[in-house]
Amino acid sequence: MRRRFDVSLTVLVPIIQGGVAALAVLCAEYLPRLLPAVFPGDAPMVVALTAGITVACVSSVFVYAALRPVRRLLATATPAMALPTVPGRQPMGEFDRLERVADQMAEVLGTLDARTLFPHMVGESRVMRGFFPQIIKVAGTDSTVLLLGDSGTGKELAARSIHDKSGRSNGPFVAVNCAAIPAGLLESELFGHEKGAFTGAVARKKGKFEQAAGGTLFLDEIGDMPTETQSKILRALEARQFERVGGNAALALDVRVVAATHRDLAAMIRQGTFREDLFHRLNVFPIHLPPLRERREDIPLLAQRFLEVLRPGATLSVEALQRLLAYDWPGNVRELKNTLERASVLAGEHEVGPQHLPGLAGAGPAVTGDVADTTDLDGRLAAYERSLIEAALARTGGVQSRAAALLGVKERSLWHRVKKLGIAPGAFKDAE
Ligand SMILES: Nc1ncnc2c1ncn2[C@@H]1O[C@H](COP(=O)(O)OP(=O)(O)OP(=O)(O)O)[C@@H](O)[C@H]1O
Repeated sequence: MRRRFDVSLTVLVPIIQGGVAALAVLCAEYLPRLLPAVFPGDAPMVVALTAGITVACVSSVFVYAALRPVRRLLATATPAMALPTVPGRQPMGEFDRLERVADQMAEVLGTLDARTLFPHMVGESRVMRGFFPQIIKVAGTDSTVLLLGDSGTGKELAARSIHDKSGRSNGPFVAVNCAAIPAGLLESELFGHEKGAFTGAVARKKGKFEQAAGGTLFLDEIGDMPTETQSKILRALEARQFERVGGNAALALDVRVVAATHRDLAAMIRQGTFREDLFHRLNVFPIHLPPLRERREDIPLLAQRFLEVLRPGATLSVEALQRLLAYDWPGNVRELKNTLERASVLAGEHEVGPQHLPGLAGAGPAVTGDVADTTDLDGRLAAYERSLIEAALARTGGVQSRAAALLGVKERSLWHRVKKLGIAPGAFKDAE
């Protein structure tokens, strides 16, 4: 079994310094004997001793000074970052703590980065923290992206974010909802048509592929595209050229395609309603956007953002937030946005309360997150407790003393409950 020893930085560093000095002495002692031709007499001993001891002293002072900010960081970060302690194990050593703090700082910086890079996309849940780096990575390339996820999860917003961060951001972003255009018109919408190509084609018209030249073409609801159009899209993507309907001239295809669907394309391929070759052509870089019920931690942030846009300074009551957290959001972020718009109108100048969320009246208390399937009383009570605490923390931007006051409990009691339930108050920092 591997044993671990926790050594303080202030102990370890002087030991290393001492080692360096001792090595200098040894070298000074033995080098003239080992290499008398190179180091005759005692002169090198004095030189090496002096050099070794000087280096050790100077670097001791330097390391001590350099470590001061590290130790200060550890001292402040340890309670603020709620570093976990495992019962029965000895407390973490400084190296462990430093490693944890560095990890958490990287996480926080990643979140800040996402906030700066994607100001319109809200999300700090674990799932969203995994999602932003994917967008950053793929945005810089010209690869085709396939966005998968239920309706209202933010696929179009993600497509726009990819475009904004791409080398094509100065070009146009053109979105086509393939489900909203009648099958007979879709081809001419996408590829354009020549004058007289069909009855009603009174003039030449540019299609979306041409309109998006130099930019990004967002093909939304790609699963709703008729199979004949699928073949034409595939051909255009493979050949990197296309023709207008009724035309012969080949036009160069200069778009980056981002496609999206809420449908199960694999099942559609099995049923023969979606072309497998097109699927592989689009599925170069798939990104999944999970439903809102799987990232409930984002609800307070999203709610606050939407309210802020609707009525700056508007606030949500703890009970209202708790109801938002308990609801399952089949319509995802879009439904949340619409719900808050209605609530904000109903609330007028007042705080948004549960009475302004009539559609959510049936949302049971806090059967949320990983305890959603719990049927026993303790599990249900824990879930209820969690959602109330999360709602209060979201209200106070993660400040536990104020959340405790809101909940009518002592700060210490809240602190214990937060620990017991594994809630991270830091995640609510910007929710206020
Ligand atoms: N992470 C987010 N942050 C802020 N707003 C969001 C977020 N995700 C979605 N929205 C908002 O929710 C609404 C629906 O998003 P969007 O249209 O991108 O979803 P979608 O998945 O493309 O939906 P559909 O499949 O029905 O087209 C939009 O108003 C969008 O601005």
